Amino acid sequence: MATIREESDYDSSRSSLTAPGSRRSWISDIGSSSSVSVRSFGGGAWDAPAVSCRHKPHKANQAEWEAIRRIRAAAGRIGLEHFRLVRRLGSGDLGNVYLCQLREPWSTGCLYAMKVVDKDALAFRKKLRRAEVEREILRTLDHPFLPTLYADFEASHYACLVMEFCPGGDLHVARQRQPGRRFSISSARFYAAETVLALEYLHMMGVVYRDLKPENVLVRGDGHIMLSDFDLSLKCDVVPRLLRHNSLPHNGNIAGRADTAAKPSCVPPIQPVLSCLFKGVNKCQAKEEAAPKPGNDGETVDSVGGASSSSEPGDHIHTNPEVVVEPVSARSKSFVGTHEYLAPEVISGQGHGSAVDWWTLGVFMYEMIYGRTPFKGESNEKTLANIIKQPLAFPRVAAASGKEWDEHLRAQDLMTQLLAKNPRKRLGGCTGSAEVKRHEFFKGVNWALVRSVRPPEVPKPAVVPVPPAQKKVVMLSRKERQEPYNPVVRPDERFEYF
Ligand SMILES: Nc1ncnc2c1ncn2[C@@H]1O[C@H](COP(=O)(O)OP(=O)(O)OP(=O)(O)O)[C@@H](O)[C@H]1O
Repeated sequence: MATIREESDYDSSRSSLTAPGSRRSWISDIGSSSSVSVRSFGGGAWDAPAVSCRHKPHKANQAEWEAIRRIRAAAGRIGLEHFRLVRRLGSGDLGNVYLCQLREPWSTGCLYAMKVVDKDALAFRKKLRRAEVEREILRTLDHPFLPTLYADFEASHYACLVMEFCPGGDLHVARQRQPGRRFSISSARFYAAETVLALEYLHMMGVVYRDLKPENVLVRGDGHIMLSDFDLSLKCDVVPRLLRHNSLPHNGNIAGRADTAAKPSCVPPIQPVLSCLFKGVNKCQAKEEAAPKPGNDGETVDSVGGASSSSEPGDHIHTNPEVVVEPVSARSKSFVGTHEYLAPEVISGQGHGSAVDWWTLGVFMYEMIYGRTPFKGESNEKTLANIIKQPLAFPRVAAASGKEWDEHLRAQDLMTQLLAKNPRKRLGGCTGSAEVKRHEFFKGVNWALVRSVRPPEVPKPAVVPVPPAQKKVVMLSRKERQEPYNPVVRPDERFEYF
């Protein structure tokens, strides 16, 4: 399948190649400039020290982590020579991903996924910055549903990222195995809930993921998910804000959310987040239009420990302020994503922020439950036109029981709110994950304990035979590592071990 690859917030050239029906991610800048506040990563050099990836509190007890730590302690560093590549797991636009093991016999049970990117080739294609951004994002992550970066290093002109291996494949493939190629509502709820938590964390870290789709949701050994592929993600500043709650619903459209907003099951009941959803919604929009600055949305939103609320006296009843850490004000004009998953504001080029991830969550849920995406057309152009104009519709479903029918209605209500074409009216678009988590579809989900819930499927443990091909592994000599990249090489001289 051909790929579309164009410019991002980080790339420095433009090119275009379209592929009708492609499900591949792509990136292009259709605006003259991006107004997003892209954080500097210290120059972006590949040899910048990996400080944060050495400290992973929630994975600290893992055998994989301990094995890496032991080798680092003994050798002073970790590099390609410490690994044995077992087989290729997949390929992407940036490079290949290999299943690998450490060479030390005591560590054979530890499996890793190593993403290998050819820096010279990427530099030639002007995509090196994307790979750097992915590495920088991976270095900062520490969450059960996001990749653990165990190590990153260079070997000759290759840059290697050593991550957690997911033996369960991706959710696109997993869906093909389901009856009717659709997940049951309960399975869809499980995967959606874990995805919500991963997106919530990413947003809190100032990362807009921008590429949610079943192909990028991998299934870990324990059956829980791991979002992968961050090369299209946007890194931006996020300013924590204190959201004061307005208690009174006012309009029919938004008030529908009050009916479906469930109280969280794992914390004491709190008021729903209302300031942007009810009476304040129009003011919130007006303020955003006037001054879309991070942390300066005005009205009922304050910076934590910062300026006071500017709401008018008597306008709102403020109770139970809530901290919102969501980069809602980030604005990028890059044309980035996968056709069927693109949000309307990405297509129109008006600038997009974290609300795109809540849109893609809606498309993702739709595909899991109905086996297809909601706006797919005969061509990519038609798909884009449908996303902008076509009203959302749901296929008929044959529910086995009244309870299942109710579940479908709740799922449809959530998808309808996530797939609001106006990002300001979209669930999550204003205050982020809190309002998504509160939806009735997730009623009963104990958010704090999702990682302890039994997953719908648990993959069989990966069996790793010692491949005879290992004897033929070509390791680069020190001299070869120093040599400049020569793209005209014989196949057996490339990193390709297979
Ligand atoms: N941790 C992992 N465990 C198992 N398989 C993985 C892992 N990471 C990646 N893969 C496999 O490798 C493939 C390519 O990985 P990835 O999508 O990260 O590369 P990419 O070059 O960024 O791709 P893209 O073109 O989608 O941007 C994936 O489709 C997946 O099948």
